[in-house]
Amino acid sequence: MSPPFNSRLTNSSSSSLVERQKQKLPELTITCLFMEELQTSLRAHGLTVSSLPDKGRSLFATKDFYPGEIIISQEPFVCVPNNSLTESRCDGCFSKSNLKKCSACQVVWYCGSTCQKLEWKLHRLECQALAKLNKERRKSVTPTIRMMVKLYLRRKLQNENVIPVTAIDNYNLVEALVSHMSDIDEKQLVLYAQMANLVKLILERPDIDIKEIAENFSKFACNAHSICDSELRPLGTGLYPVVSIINHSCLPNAVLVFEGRLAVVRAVQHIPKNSEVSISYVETAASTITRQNTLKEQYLFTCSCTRCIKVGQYDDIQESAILEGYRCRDNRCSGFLLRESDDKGFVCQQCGLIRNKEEIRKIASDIKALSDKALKSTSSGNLQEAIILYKSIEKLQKEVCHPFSISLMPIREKLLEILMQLEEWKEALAVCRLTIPVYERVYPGFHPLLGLQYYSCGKLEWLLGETDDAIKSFTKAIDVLRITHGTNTLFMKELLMKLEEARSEASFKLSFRE
Ligand SMILES: C[S@@+](CC[C@H](N)C(=O)[O-])C[C@H]1O[C@@H](n2cnc3c(N)ncnc32)[C@H](O)[C@@H]1O
Repeated sequence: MSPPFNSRLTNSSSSSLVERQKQKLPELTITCLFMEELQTSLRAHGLTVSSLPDKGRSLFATKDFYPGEIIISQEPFVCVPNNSLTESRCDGCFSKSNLKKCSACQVVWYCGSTCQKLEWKLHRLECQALAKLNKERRKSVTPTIRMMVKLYLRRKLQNENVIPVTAIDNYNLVEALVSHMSDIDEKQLVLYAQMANLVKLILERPDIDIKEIAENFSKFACNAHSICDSELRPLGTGLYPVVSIINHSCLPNAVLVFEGRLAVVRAVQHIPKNSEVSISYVETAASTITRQNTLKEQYLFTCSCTRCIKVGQYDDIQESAILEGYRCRDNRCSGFLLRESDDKGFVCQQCGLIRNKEEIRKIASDIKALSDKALKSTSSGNLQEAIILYKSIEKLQKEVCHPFSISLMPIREKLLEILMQLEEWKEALAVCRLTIPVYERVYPGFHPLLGLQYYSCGKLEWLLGETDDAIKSFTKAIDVLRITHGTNTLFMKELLMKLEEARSEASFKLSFRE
């Protein structure tokens, strides 16, 4: 397995970069030198950056990568936890336990002195700046504003050689990120300008240009990654300027996961030498139109990957109708429905039965009304009532959605979450099992969400004493997650241990029966 970027590599390049910066070379020369240093460091890991006419910079493999192999890993240039009024996390490790607020700035939380010390060089400056704000202003310091403040403070610390500059950790890489400024609408530009003003005020740096800060906000929007835990729950946001060179594909050959704050990109397919490395920026289990709209809205480009170029072709229409469309009126038929030419209803492409538009509209409106009630019950803590409502919603959804529709999943996930909270394990397992065939179909190959769903299923089966089924589910989870998550993390070690324990339990049961 190829090693991630290591300190030996980064340290060796840092001295030459700093020396060159000190020589006060023209900016363009420095940028080229930084690019050269980056290419050298990437080459050592079987990678190179090339430019493609339709995508801009792209990461290419200069050797073969195999499923599960680490392609690249990187610490963030800056990152912040997604703290809100209702939830806080440690600035160092994003943990939620044993938190103490920084007594000086009253904004940032730490779980202990280790994380506080680790972050101190940067937080010392941030703390001084935040402490000067009045209470009202402090409330407007959102995680995104903080990330921008930290970006400028980290640049300052690197310029002053307080923090080392390396080939993969320097502000030049941030400067090279795409911003799509010319594609942003006026409303968004005004918002970025307002946010930039606040950053300037916090930093007390009249010399920094508002336009530059606004452009950096746009860079965050196109390049920053949501930092998730091993179970893909979002914890924070980070900017990883080398990982950000990787372009999107709706059929990606790599996956990005996080080990703490470290971004790790692993191959999920064989990536032959000279091919482009790609990850998915969006949920791949969606129709082409949905994926393309999301990519256009969030990342400002039109995807032309091998899945997207099929838009409008029969296969793509069929797939979209299954993923987001309706089911046949005949429950025994698995056909998909397309809109009738006179727009009065939907015709099953397998048996020809027609579903009336009004009937579907009525069910959709019932679902909406029930969803509103369920949301209220959940937020008021009436989980028993919420369960009844979500079950009714799921029943109605099954009447309209195709059995393999991804639209069925959010309600089932919600039901699963509440049933687990209520420790209704048997029912939770039944719901979890319902999701598996849909996930298996929409996430072929190695996809973390499929692995995680097998894992949930296995845990419930084991808890309910269904040991043989638990072994099967844990094994399936490991088959997928060892590729997407590797095997070295605590999360994976726990999963591997659970399989071992389940196997011992099964052989004990067998010997007992014998
Ligand atoms: C995170 S950056 C990826 C690196 C980028 N190509 C660069 O030059 O820095 C995201 C941007 O890359 C471009 N991009 C990524 N994937 C693409 C794709 N499949 N097709 C076209 N453009 C893409 C878009 O401009 C997008 O906003």
